[in-house]
Amino acid sequence: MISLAALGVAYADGRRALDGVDLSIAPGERVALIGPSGAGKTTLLRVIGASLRPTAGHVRVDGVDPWALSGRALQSLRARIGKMHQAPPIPPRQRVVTAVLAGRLGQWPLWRAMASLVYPLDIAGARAALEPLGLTERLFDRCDQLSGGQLQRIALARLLYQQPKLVLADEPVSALDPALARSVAVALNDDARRRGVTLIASLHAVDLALSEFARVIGLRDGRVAFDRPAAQVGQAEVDALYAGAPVGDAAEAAEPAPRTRLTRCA
Ligand SMILES: Nc1ncnc2c1ncn2[C@@H]1O[C@H](COP(=O)(O)OP(=O)(O)OP(=O)(O)O)[C@@H](O)[C@H]1O
Repeated sequence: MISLAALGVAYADGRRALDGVDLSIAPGERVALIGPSGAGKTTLLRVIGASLRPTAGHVRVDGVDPWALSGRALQSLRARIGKMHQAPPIPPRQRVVTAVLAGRLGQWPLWRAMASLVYPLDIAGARAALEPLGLTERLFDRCDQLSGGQLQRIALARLLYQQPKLVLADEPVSALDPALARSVAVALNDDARRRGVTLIASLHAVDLALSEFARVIGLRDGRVAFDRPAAQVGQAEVDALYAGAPVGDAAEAAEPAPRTRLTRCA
């Protein structure tokens, strides 16, 4: 269970990125975060991922306050969280196989992690993770020989290999063409559904948020503008969220959005 109460984040320069956020996300939920640029989506994912300490309110991840844990326990919590970023932090000279196997470095004893960096110990496992993404033939290529979209899929393969209890994906499809974007969103959801784990993803592709995820949270100016099942999110509400207009009961009562009208919002 993830719970946030009166949560706020102000960065060192005083910029308030989150303000008064109350949220509860049950195990196994698949949640999309949408909202305009600067709304606070990345900041929220960093707080839930126990990599950014809130400056106000409370956060609990897997039932515990990460910031009350010992260093070792915090490390162990982080190792159970799988993260996927817009620009995956993969060393350019690393081989694809090593990048995928890095998904389990935090779960392996030190000797095994070090050995795997020198010589990949589970080539079959890496191949299996790449297979559904159509990238097995790139297994021994260097990561700097891949396109941005291929790197994003390597990051997904690493996540699938890690098998984390909580998946946090920050704009996981930003570098992909529409067909690949959908296939990655589907793969993330299928994996989470099959393993019964929680998935939270920020997306500018609103159509994917509505079609692939069960619950959609609209963020704006660091606050929750709406939070409801995807099937109940209306076109007017989405338009209002991005236009800076009030998002309220009127939008809530609107007809469900025709999915074909919703396209990628920058
Ligand atoms: N390290 C930082 N220092 C200062 N301000 C920051 C920092 N990171 C983010 N912010 C600010 O916090 C606010 C929320 O940023 P955040 O990256 O969480 O938004 P976002 O919804 O993920 O945006 P995008 O869709 O553009 O990625 C913005 O006003 C941003 O400028």
